[in-house]
Amino acid sequence: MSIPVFIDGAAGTTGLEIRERLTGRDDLSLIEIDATRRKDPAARAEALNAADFVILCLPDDAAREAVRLITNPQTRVIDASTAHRTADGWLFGFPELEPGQQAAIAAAPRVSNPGCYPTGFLALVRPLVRAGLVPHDWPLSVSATSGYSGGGKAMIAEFESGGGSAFRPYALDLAHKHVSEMQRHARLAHPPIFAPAVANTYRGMVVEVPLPLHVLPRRPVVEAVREVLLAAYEGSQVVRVADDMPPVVRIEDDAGSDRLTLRVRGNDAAGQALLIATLDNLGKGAAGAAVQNLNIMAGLDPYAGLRL
Ligand SMILES: NC(=O)C1=CN([C@@H]2O[C@H](COP(=O)(O)OP(=O)(O)OC[C@H]3O[C@@H](n4cnc5c(N)ncnc54)[C@H](OP(=O)(O)O)[C@@H]3O)[C@@H](O)[C@H]2O)C=CC1
Ligand SMILES: CC(=O)N[C@@H](CCC(=O)OP(=O)(O)O)C(=O)O
Repeated sequence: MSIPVFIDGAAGTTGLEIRERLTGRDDLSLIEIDATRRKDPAARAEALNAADFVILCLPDDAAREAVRLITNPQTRVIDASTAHRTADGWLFGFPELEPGQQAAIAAAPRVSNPGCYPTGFLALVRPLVRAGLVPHDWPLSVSATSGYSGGGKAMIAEFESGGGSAFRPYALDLAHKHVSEMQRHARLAHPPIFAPAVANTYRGMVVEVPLPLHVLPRRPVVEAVREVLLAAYEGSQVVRVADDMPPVVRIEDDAGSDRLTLRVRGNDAAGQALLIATLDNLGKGAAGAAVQNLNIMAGLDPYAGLRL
């Protein structure tokens, strides 16, 4: 018997990506609503309550409304929006982030998908904080560049009509909506300084965290930092710690995939390291993560339908 799944916001950028990953699977069946009624609360409520699993691919307010529309206690939710990432009663849907996180996701009724930028930042930083290599009150900073599909249909239209830019830093008030999620789930005492930018390419992401090793209390060498990450993600088919030494990384490196690649580069003589994550904002940054969480919650192969 196939498991009924409803994607609320299925016509949006993330929703369409999830549909693509679920197409052809006979263990799941998608509940559809008529396109003309896709924003009608009554039609959505009917679908939301008929599903075993709901994936919300909506703006934050619409995601909160969808949760209010659910009255069926059997309906379990994966929210791709920012609405519930630090909310009580919601589990953070990053199975590789902590020991035991995948088992907790498997049992959770409400799972919040991580944001695209926090996915890169947390994967790089959380194991180092957990291992005590980076003190929890360290003043971290992170810069990151996203493809323009990160801004959904509105930003895609802006860039594809020529209104974008080759490279556009933003959130210059240092109050981007992802900062609290990064601080909370890395378990940091202070918010990281977060400098995001959008580039004139459809999809893909590079996240960079500079780390001055020579002033860290334990003064680790570059390889010691890499070994902590290697141990943290051992056995994962999604999160990989690369052992290559490319002279450059490219925003395209993991675009079109659901992989998350981590690199630790640096210079021991200078006592400096650079932590680098590449991913697809629509892959492990959104749709890939949602499908992985769905698989885990439904007790299926965690990697089914993923682009690895
Ligand atoms: N794009 C990305 O890389 C990532 C996005 N996210 C998050 O995922 C969510 C979806 O983003 P994204 O797919 O990019 O956004 P889009 O704008 O591309 O899609 C959102 C969809 O939701 C629909 N919608 C809006 N309001 C309602 C409503 N009340 N009821 C039903 N449908 C509604 C929109 O309709 P219409 O077609 O009419 O506009 C649209 O189809 C957001 O919260 C976003 O922040 C998370 C990680 C990465
Ligand atoms: C390029 C761009 O604009 N990106 C979006 C983040 C996309 C994303 O992951 O946002 P969610 O938190 O909603 O998941 C932004 O900075 O707001």
